[in-house]
Amino acid sequence: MTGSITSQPAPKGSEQPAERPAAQLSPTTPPQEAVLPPRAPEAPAPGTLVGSHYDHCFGCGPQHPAGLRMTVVAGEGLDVTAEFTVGAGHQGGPGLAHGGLLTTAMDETLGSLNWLLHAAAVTGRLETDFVRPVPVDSVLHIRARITGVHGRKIYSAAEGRIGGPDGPVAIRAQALFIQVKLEHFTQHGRPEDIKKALDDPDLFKRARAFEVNP
Ligand SMILES: CCCCCCCCCC(=O)SCCNC(=O)CCNC(=O)[C@H](O)C(C)(C)COP(=O)(O)OP(=O)(O)OC[C@H]1O[C@@H](n2cnc3c(N)ncnc32)[C@H](O)[C@@H]1OP(=O)(O)O
Repeated sequence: MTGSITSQPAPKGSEQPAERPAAQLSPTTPPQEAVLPPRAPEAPAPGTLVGSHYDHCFGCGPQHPAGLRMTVVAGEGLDVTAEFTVGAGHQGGPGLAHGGLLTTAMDETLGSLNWLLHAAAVTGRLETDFVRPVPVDSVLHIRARITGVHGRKIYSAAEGRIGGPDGPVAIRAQALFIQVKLEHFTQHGRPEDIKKALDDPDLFKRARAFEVNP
């Protein structure tokens, strides 16, 4: 079979989540009944850093040796800004950023929006439009915002510009994040990493905050 997402149910007793048929997957545009909730009381103050959720995260972790080390700043509402400086190690074509890394930068920024709602969530769907090539040494200026919340689903959108925060758009993205419990990580993550993270009060900062204050 080619070109389709299968809908095989997980075998009985399996701990893997069952696959959904493609037709049952939600789009990244919020439905009419979606709402824009207020910022959570725990949300980082406008203008302050959202902060890394996990020190070893490829997108934002300060301890990752080759990660993007992105920093994200909270906006006034349900929005954030971020910057990603494209280095020589991020090339796809000669002198140009790899599209997958640009997508990672968008995913990381969109994911950080969830902290404005104090919601732990993972990417379910991420759509990207690559509008113009991004040369090495460019700074990608990203603005992202939550566009709606419906049940466990958090909808968001972002754009990345080059040549300055108001320069031309190089990439657009829309995403659907699904809220999850701490067990999402403890059940599915590699055991030694989970143990290390849970043993270190600082390593898995945000998830532990939820464990203590569900
Ligand atoms: C401590 C915080 C850490 C934050 C980390 C941020 C890191 C940066 C962001 C990431 O890269 S996260 C890593 C990449 N993402 C994943 O690994 C997620 C893998 N997928 C899963 O674990 C599950 O499929 C998922 C949790 C997303 C959903 O499984 P569930 O069993 O919880 O939900 P369910 O299947 O019942 O679906 C709930 C709703 O979401 C919708 N949905 C689920 N998966 C979808 C999908 N892939 N696309 C579109 N819609 C989706 C689904 O249609 C349904 O809609 P309805 O409520 O209207 O029926």
